[in-house]
Amino acid sequence: MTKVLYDQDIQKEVLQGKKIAIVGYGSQGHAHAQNLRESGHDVVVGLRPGKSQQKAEEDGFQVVSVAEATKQADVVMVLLPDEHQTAVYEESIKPNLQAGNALVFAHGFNIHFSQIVPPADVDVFLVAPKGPGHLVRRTYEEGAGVPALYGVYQDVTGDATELALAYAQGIGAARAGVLETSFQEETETDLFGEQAVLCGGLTSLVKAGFETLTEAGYQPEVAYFECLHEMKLIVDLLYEGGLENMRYSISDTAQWGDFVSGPRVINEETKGRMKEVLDDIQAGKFAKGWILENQANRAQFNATNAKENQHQIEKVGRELRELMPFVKQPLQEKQKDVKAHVTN
Ligand SMILES: NC(=O)C1=CN([C@@H]2O[C@H](COP(=O)(O)OP(=O)(O)OC[C@H]3O[C@@H](n4cnc5c(N)ncnc54)[C@H](OP(=O)(O)O)[C@@H]3O)[C@@H](O)[C@H]2O)C=CC1
Ligand SMILES: CC[C@](O)(C(C)=O)C(=O)O
Ligand SMILES: [Mg+2]
Ligand SMILES: [Mg+2]
Repeated sequence: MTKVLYDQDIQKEVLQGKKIAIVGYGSQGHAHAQNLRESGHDVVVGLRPGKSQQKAEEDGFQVVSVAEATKQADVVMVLLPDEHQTAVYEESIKPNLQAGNALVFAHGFNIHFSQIVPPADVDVFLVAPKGPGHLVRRTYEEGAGVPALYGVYQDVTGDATELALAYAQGIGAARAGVLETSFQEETETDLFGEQAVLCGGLTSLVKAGFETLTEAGYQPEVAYFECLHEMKLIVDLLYEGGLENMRYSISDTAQWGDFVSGPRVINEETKGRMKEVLDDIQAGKFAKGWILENQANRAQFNATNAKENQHQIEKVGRELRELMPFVKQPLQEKQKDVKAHVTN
């Protein structure tokens, strides 16, 4: 079995006395910056002027330009959207990196697909949390953590592996488990997971279920509770104890339906489609398409996003969640509250 490392296996001293620049203060950025600070590390945040800058300052960070943060830091973690990293790297990070610095990523996309070619005299590694940034923060505050992968692309100081592990520990990942990977493996598995299972697969499954019920004349509210709201409750059981734990809690009728009908929906044909998705990722076809989509000002991305937000499941869900105060406020609503607070 692959060796999974935990807090007691990791020396944090290698990061002591080093300054860490967190470039970007979005989903991952705010979580890394706050967790590392609370783990006793020295953090500076690198940003352009704007809404994230205000938020990071509100959270008590010293915020400087990306160029200045890179100059000040020993370890530079790039937490910008993948599609903006190359331009910011070329303009502000590369000219300010010093020999022996560490250039770090939370996803291998730009190194693996050669969009960023780092200088030969810096360490390059990744620490990739296997979870959304807001949960990296929330679980850390709860005394837990989100697991992470680490991988070294270039080790000029001889310390790259120890630095990666100490960084992973600083964000709370070693409470859950840290394991070694390569940039290739992290990039390809992460893209596959989000496209075929966690995001693309899940939203398509939920919508197909909702549409099947509503098109058959059932109430949209019933379909929403059945196909989306209850998903979280079922997934919590999977998270806590795997398939067996979920099946322990559901009725025998549901478990029999799981066995006989699940494979009618997700079957060898679906796996064949998953294999096609993986092939496109491995061949660089997905990456090329995403880079071109950004060069074309995201016409398809924006149109699809607007259409998705108008789906009936979203409208019904918004109304139903208003009536369930115990359901957590959506993250983008919280962000609006922060912005209102900053402007007032
Ligand atoms: N989201 C996630 O949970 C996960 C992400 N990752 C990886 O982490 C990295 C960061 O992703 P994520 O956290 O989603 O990114 P976000 O989209 O949340 O990052 C947005 C941040 O980047 C800043 N930013 C955007 N463009 C620029 C620019 N040109 N110059 C300076 N700052 C800029 C924004 O500032 P402003 O407010 O000024 O626009 C904001 O602070 C990616 O490599 C991603 O693949 C890995 C695991 C999970
Ligand atoms: C599942 C999506 C993800 O890979 C993540 C949160 O891990 C991402 O890129 O946001
Ligand atoms: Mg991921
Ligand atoms: Mg990802």
